[in-house]
Amino acid sequence: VDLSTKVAGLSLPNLLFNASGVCCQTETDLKLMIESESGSLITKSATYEYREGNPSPRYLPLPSGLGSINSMGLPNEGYEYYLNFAKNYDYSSKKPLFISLSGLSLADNVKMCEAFVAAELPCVLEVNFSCPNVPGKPQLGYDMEAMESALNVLAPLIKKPFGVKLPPYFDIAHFDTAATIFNKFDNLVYVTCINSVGNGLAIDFETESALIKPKDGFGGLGGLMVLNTALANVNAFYRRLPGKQVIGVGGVTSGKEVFLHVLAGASAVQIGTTLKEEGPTVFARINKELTDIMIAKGYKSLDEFRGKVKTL
Ligand SMILES: O=C(O)c1[nH]c(=O)[nH]c(=O)c1Cl
Repeated sequence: VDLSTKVAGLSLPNLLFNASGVCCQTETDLKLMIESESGSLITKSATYEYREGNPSPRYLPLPSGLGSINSMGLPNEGYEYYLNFAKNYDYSSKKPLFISLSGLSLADNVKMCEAFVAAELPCVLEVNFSCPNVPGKPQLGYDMEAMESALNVLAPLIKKPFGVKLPPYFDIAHFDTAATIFNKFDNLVYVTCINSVGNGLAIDFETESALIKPKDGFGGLGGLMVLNTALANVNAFYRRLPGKQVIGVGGVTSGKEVFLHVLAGASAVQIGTTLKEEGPTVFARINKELTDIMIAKGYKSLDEFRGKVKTL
């Protein structure tokens, strides 16, 4: 059974990697990803300057076991740290490297993209339009005009194939509008769907308190509970972006959800909450589970069923 795939023209030995933000903020984290059975890795979204992020507790798995809530606040080492990592990365390692950029302004995104473009590295840039946890900063992914304006500046600047990380959309008109924008940019070759479902609220029954400290307890939701929203966003953009690819993320706890993401159209699949809770051994487990599912169903490669979700 062949779990390999291609994204943005790069070959991934298998389709699994981390969701940006999980197991990817420091070199120690990233080394764990390199040593794991993932097919690639992506760095924590970088801002121009180092950020401490929001006060803790800022991430928790939910008592229900159905997911997680986070309001990290974009903690990261600053973009130069990840630029340096990318300069020292062993690109012969078969595991492609993705770099996530989440500038607090278009000017910051421009400066970071210019630095990466000038370095002429084989890593793939992904612009995060969907961080829901920086107080006072509305996420770009829900401002269609601002997103198009940003792409009008960033796409020509990046020149090479790149991707964007998107928030979940919940209205067909939003899928249509967003896809129309993305189809204007030839080098925007993939979208990653979905980022966390923004601004949920987890309340503890006993203590009658919000679970996390930042933003009165409001934070992005992840894990199994967001699976069906994730599958919808993957399939909506798979149908609307001919010639482009979709990376699926949201709700993956086993090979079964990976299989569903590929049926919905995903070229690669990321793991967030389950990686955070289980650790990098999750990649070996889930690759094996997916292999067993494909054998049981008689599939030899991902291409045989990618995007082939049936309708009634
Ligand atoms: O609070 C965060 O750091 C964060 N948390 C998320 O759930 N998604 C993001 O894109 C980011 Cl940048």
